Amino acid sequence: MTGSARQALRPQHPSPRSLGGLAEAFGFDARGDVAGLEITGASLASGQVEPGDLYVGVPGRRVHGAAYAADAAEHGAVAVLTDPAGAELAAGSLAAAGYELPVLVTPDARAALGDVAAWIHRTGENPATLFAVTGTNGKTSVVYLLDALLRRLGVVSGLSSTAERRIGDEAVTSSLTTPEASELHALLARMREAGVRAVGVEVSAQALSRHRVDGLVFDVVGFTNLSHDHFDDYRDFDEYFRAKLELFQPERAKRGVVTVDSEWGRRLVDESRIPVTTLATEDAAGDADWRMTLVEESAHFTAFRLDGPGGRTLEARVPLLGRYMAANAALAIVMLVESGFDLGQIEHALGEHGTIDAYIPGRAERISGERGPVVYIDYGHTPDAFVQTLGAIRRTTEGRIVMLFGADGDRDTTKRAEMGAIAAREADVVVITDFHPRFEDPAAIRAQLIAGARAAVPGVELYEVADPRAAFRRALELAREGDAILYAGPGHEDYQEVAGQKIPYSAREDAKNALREAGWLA
Ligand SMILES: CC(=O)N[C@H]1[C@@H](OP(=O)(O)OP(=O)(O)OC[C@H]2O[C@@H](n3ccc(=O)[nH]c3=O)[C@H](O)[C@@H]2O)O[C@H](CO)[C@@H](O)[C@@H]1O[C@H](C)C(=O)N[C@@H](C)C(=O)N[C@H](CCC(=O)O)C(=O)O
Ligand SMILES: Nc1ncnc2c1ncn2[C@@H]1O[C@H](COP(=O)(O)OP(=O)(O)OP(=O)(O)O)[C@@H](O)[C@H]1O
Repeated sequence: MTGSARQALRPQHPSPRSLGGLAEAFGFDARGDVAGLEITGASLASGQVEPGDLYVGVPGRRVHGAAYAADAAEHGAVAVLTDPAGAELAAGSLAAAGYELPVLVTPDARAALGDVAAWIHRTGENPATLFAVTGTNGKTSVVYLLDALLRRLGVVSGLSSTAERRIGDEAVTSSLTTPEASELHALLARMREAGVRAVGVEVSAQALSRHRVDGLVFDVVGFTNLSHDHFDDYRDFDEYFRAKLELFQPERAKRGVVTVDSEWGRRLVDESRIPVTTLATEDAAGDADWRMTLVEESAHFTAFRLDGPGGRTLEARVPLLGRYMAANAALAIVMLVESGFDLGQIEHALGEHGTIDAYIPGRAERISGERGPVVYIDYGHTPDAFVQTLGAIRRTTEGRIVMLFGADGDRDTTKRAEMGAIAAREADVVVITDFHPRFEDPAAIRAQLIAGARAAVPGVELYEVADPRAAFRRALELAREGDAILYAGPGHEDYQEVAGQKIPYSAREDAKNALREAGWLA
């Protein structure tokens, strides 16, 4: 069941906890009467408060959340947790609306939230094996590959990714890559109810910088890669790297697996303070404990070999495009080995052909049929993702590559020229469209992408079509049988964000419709 209506998965049978007990356990200054009150959850967003919640009011970029205390009370909040400035705002908001909720005060409510949520949901009791994955690209893919492998191994697993939070067949759509700590601990409590014994969590740099994974110590953490992204949140590569490095410390994880293809991976190994196992997936990567070697790359699958310490070896394949997916799968396998699975056990679970049967929504997802150009819908929105996907498509396509993409508004603007340049160099035809303009002028975003493309390849065959629906149809007109279309950006998403509005738009569905209109798909 895909439940886009619900926003979070919470325990169905929470055991209430005493508010006074919370204040005492954490040394919070309690203003108002806490006696006899009980809480069953926590929320950072007043609109998502459920009856019995502790509403946590934190300062944001726009406003201080405590100003919404009355709205939280309206939704059923039992009490408010906030900082001293927030306490004043909360008191004012509650009094104006006639509510008498107790307010708990602590110097930094966001920093307290992880441990508070762990205490409310008792996530430290009988925990599942916890895996976390970080890196610029590949996090979602590794989490899905871990899930597929665990299922094969007969382990009930759950996952938290950019695309969805999932327990077995139950899923809700995600809004953040890594949920806020209140949501993450509730999700883990729900997973425990469902008998989940292993969980893969995608951890963004922002999550580490904003306390979203506090209150957890992961059993095994994995690192994919680091490349240009998020320079709106982080000043430079060094600051971005330092945010990710935090995951590889004893406060957050017991052991790690690091892909050492780049200098960032090597640096992570040097600066991490937990036991680390290394994985190389590129020939030039140098020494590593484990090595992934590509065996075969086709439009339908990628086969690889994994060699580890003591002569251990495994041959496997993923029904997915690109050597980078083999690298993601290799990381997932080594993470499982580090958690205690034997490589032979994994090999046995995968069966004769060694297929890791993973479906990863919107990651180079092939939506075309038997006839016409091959169409991939991809979530790539970084220069390195473009390099990887275009490289894989080039190696598996006989004809031309038409690349269609736009760029995020109100996010890292410094990567746009490079994205344009890579598309111009690596594809044969480029179509520039709108992605999520948010509050930026969409024409100005397109102009930056076009300038980057033309600066790299002055004679590039390039078309500008603002509306993504029309742009896909233009790309389709430009492609023939044997060609490939890469539509990068939207991936699994089902909306386009324009000026604060989320307009329904599924690239996957619209592209399928366009293929039908063109007679390429039944
Ligand atoms: C830009 C940014 O980081 N925004 C985050 C932030 O919002 P904000 O600071 O703008 O919040 P605000 O609007 O000022 O409100 C302050 C507080 O009041 C609360 N509030 C506000 C209004 C109201 O009516 N009721 C209410 O309770 C808000 O929930 C918030 O807690 O606090 C919110 C609640 O905690 C987050 O959901 C929100 O993440 C937004 C959606 C976001 O896009 N974040 C990005 C940067 C992000 O985290 N990305 C990473 C990486 C993705 C990747 O790998 O590519 C991720 O993990 O998703
Ligand atoms: N190992 C990899 N190296 C480089 N690029 C990759 C790798 N894996 C995936 N990609 C590219 O990055 C895109 C996003 O993949 P994925 O969603 O797995 O990454 P992510 O780190 O979870 O990103 P996000 O947090 O933005 O979802 C893919 O669609 C593909 O274009």
